[in-house]
Amino acid sequence: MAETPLIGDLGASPAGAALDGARIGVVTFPGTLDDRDAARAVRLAGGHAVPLWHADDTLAEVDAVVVPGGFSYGDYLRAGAISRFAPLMSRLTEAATAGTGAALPVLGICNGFQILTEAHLLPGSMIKNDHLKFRCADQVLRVENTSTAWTSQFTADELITVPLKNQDGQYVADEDTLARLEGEGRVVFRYVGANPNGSRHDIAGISNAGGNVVGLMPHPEHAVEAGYGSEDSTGMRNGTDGLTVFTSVLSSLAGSDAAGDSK
Ligand SMILES: NC(=O)CC[C@H](N)C(=O)O
Repeated sequence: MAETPLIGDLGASPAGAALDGARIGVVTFPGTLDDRDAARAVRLAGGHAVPLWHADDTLAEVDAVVVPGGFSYGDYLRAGAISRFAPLMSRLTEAATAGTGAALPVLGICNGFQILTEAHLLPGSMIKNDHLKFRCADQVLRVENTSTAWTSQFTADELITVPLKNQDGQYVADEDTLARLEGEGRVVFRYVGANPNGSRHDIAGISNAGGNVVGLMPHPEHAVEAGYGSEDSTGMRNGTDGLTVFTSVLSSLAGSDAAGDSK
């Protein structure tokens, strides 16, 4: 499928030709905001961004999918509640729940995370921030699971800083679900410092049981270029912590190709 002007040709990917060729789908719904940044992050990491439209009935043979942030369908009813019924989400759910080894890597960022919980690809729900305000700030996270396709290039318990911007960011789940997530190591990202929204157990991101589906509220796709991102502890604007999410999936895909898996 040809790239649309919205995402467009963003130039050569600088992260290494070895990873070129992996096709990462980036989904756009009416009201999505962050598809362009997600596509740019894919390209900066060394992949090929493939635009996917919510009304499409095909995943266009992508190797992985990013469901980006924004206000799909205006957050009407509940954030993500309408988007989950999009035709593309049916194809995505089939591919994400295919048998072990064949399951499509899927990343939901912010509104994308909300959509994945509404679609029951991830457990729990997102509700209004406990302070009932829209919060936009740099956020420190701990990467607690480095065995997912989207976190394999982080070091264990690595601290990263990426932007957070939402109004419905409070992750809630029943006690059994929380215990299962903790017990199975499926809390992938955890807030460090003050909890920004009241999320249970300071949870910023989780995975499904297979580890191929990950959702997180903060925005790694907004922290992929030096000079633009968050200040580190020395006051430098490093801002590339989020890029590792995207190099991770490309590296995981390259590894599974090497192991002889077919998509
Ligand atoms: N940045 C976003 O994706 C916003 C997500 C969501 N619509 C919220 O405000 O909670």
